Amino acid sequence: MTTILDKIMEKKREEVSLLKQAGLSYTADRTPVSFYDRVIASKTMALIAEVKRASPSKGDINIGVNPVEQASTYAENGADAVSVLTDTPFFKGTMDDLKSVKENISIPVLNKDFIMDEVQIDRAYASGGDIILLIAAALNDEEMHRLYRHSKEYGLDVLVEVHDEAEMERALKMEANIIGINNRDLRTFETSLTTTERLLRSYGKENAIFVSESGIKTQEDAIRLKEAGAKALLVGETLMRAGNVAEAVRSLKVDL
Ligand SMILES: O=C(O)c1ccccc1NCC(=O)[C@H](O)[C@H](O)COP(=O)(O)O
Repeated sequence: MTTILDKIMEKKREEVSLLKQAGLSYTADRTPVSFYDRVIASKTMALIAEVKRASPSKGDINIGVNPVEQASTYAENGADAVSVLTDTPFFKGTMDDLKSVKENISIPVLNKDFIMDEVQIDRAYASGGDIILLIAAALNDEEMHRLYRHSKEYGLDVLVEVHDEAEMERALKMEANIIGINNRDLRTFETSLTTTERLLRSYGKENAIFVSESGIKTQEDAIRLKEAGAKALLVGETLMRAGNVAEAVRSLKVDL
């Protein structure tokens, strides 16, 4: 069965091929801002607040959003990082969203995309990304290691995303220091916070920062995930639909 993740990666392959054909060279000389260091020093659960216009599971979410205003509100109200979805065909985001957000905030910026090739990491670094996402379900071990090493050469943080025990084992084996547990099954869209609870019951003592991702709506959810052992949350839709974004961000910042 072809899943949505397969479709996204297939489309991404075309994008990467065009990117390579264009032969652009991405140059920059910058020191990424560390999300890892910020979480280690934090007395509150860290929040990665996402700029997400649309998604395959929900369609249009907040198509008219001004990414800079949204990200600035996140930063001013205590977010620890901003995630910017830069995939266009499925999420309606752009690399320009990432660049303009980076120019206007000082907290780390996650380039949320479906990375399969070094050229995307070069582009992310040159565009101001501080954190890269590698999705275990979309990459084999050789690809994960290679892309992880390439990101580290730039000093980027890497969020390695897992959804089940086998993927968690792979992330731990490669000594990923930031591991995202996606509560959403990217094959079926089923979303349940019990995914974080189950995986952290088995792996919560391992040496990594665990980020619980997707389906987080309320302060009660945040407290529940903190009690499960997560040190950070990644929240998109709830913040993108909030009537009062500032208040929604503050409500998700809970003490550790
Ligand atoms: O959100 C989706 O529908 C989706 C589908 C397929 C691949 C990835 C997808 N989302 C990316 C994300 O990881 C989420 O944007 C992120 O975790 C925030 O989730 P939420 O708070 O539920 O918007």
